[in-house]
Amino acid sequence: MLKLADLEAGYGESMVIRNIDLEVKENQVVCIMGRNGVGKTTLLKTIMGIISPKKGEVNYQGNDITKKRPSFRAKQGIGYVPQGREIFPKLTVYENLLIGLEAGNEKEVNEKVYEYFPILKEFRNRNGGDLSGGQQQQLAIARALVSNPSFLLLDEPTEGIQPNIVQDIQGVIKDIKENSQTSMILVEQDLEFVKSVADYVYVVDHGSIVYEKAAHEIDDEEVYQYLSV
Ligand SMILES: Nc1ncnc2c1ncn2[C@@H]1O[C@H](COP(=O)(O)OP(=O)(O)OP(=O)(O)O)[C@@H](O)[C@H]1O
Repeated sequence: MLKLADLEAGYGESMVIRNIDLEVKENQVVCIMGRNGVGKTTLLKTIMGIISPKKGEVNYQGNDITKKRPSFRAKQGIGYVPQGREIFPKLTVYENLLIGLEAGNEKEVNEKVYEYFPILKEFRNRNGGDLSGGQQQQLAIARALVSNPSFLLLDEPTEGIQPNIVQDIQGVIKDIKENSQTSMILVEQDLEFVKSVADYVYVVDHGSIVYEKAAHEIDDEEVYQYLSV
């Protein structure tokens, strides 16, 4: 469904990711792990088209989309939940969700997002900036889900969030995996969480993939050696 071949990207002259070959099959959850600053966010931004690669190909559903704009990718069904949420603080919860609709192909907010995150219905007229960090993260996920994406990119959705909301988010990811056709790339640091949702895992170090395995074959010690500082 998504294939990256020999991808290389960075900022200005400095290349942050190199030699990235990665594949996500239909209905798979693929997790990307790695220490801070190794290039995980840069990789997701390159998949979304926010950063143009210096080399290599991004292929989505059999089409080369390497040179396509982020808006084109969103219309093709790729949803993005950026690190740090990037919700609009002066817009209401509902208006933030409408922006998600704008990016995709749907006309109305899918009721499913309120089932996943009931607090967003209750707070729909509040400004995004007045929500707690965890609620903002739920809003960022909901904003990507309103347009029924066929592919979801999630950049550390549980980072710095209280445990009960982490559980809610974990539940939503599992539900999407079990009950929809949506494929996902999830950047996540917690190996137990990763093993509970992932089909396949890649570990990135210094901008390249240093370890990859089916989730059920993972050797924790091997992964931890790349995560410890
Ligand atoms: N806009 C930018 N301009 C220049 N360098 C950047 C920019 N964004 C990130 N970098 C650098 O690129 C490298 C990789 O950053 P990136 O955010 O992709 O890592 P990461 O693995 O996602 O880390 P984290 O888990 O901390 O988010 C870092 O050295 C970072 O300083």
